[in-house]
Amino acid sequence: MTTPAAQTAIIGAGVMGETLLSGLVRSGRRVDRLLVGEKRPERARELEERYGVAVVGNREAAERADTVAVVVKPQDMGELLDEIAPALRPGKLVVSLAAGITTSFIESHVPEGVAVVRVMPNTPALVDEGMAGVSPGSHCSDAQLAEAEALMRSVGRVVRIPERQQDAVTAISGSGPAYIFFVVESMIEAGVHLGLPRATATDLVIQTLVGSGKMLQETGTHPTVLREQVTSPGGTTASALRELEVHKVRAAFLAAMEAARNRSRELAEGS
Ligand SMILES: NC(=O)C1=CN([C@@H]2O[C@H](COP(=O)(O)OP(=O)(O)OC[C@H]3O[C@@H](n4cnc5c(N)ncnc54)[C@H](OP(=O)(O)O)[C@@H]3O)[C@@H](O)[C@H]2O)C=CC1
Ligand SMILES: O=C(O)[C@@H]1CCC=N1
Repeated sequence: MTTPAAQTAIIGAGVMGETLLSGLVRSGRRVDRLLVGEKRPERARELEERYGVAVVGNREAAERADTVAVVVKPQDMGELLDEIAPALRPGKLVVSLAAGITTSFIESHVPEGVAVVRVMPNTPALVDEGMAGVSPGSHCSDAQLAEAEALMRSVGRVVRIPERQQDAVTAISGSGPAYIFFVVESMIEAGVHLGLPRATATDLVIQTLVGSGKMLQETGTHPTVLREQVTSPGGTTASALRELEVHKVRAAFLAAMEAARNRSRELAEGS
């Protein structure tokens, strides 16, 4: 009996590549329909053992798959595309998860007729709560765009966005989990300063985050209203919020996300 041809390849199985791979396996994709391209042999062995997936050379992965997800660092993308281009025949689909890299850059490195979709995912995909912004390249069919969306939907939500918004999406939801974890770290440290045991502070902060997230999602109430509901007149929250304003936390978030957006643009230039 012959093994059915693999349909989806993931090239670059670092943090984000493995996150996608694990989600596809969890969502029930057959492992004999998945291939991984990863250059470090010890990493390849680890992935083979963990998922039972075949790890092959990049060129072979691109040759055998209909959909090729490229999940290397933006700086490695040009070299990778040049390596796999000879295996990419018209009709195949390349899905890039790299920050900054434009569909026109990818199209200029692959044969004509290869479809390209640019995606900005995020790491909550690891628990099927990802958020991915998806933009088609210049000659991507509806079916190919739907295939890229299905790939990302296996690990969370998907929104279709014009490609000009990709750098902003990268700054908000791509990098976003890091800002949230930074806030969580800061609140835990504050709890410890206030005399709480670290484990208690950690429990309090995480459940507060989860509860607040659920309120936002389930009530659909605007965050300003939810914040006002917590802020009793002359109370503790008002005192805390005044300090956040004095320390320009709102302005810091704006500056931080502008910096992330600008860095995404720079990555497109190859720096
Ligand atoms: N981490 C995140 O939260 C997010 C990441 N992304 C994007 O995902 C991409 C990967 O990021 P991330 O997973 O964090 O980075 P990692 O460094 O963890 O992963 C990149 C992986 O690609 C491998 N690699 C590099 N060159 C090749 C090659 N030629 N062939 C096969 N494998 C190769 C690397 O191996 P080695 O280490 O040996 O070089 C590494 O395992 C980036 O483009 C990033 O912008 C997008 C959204 C969120
Ligand atoms: O930090 C980065 O460049 C990647 C892209 C978005 C999240 N991580």
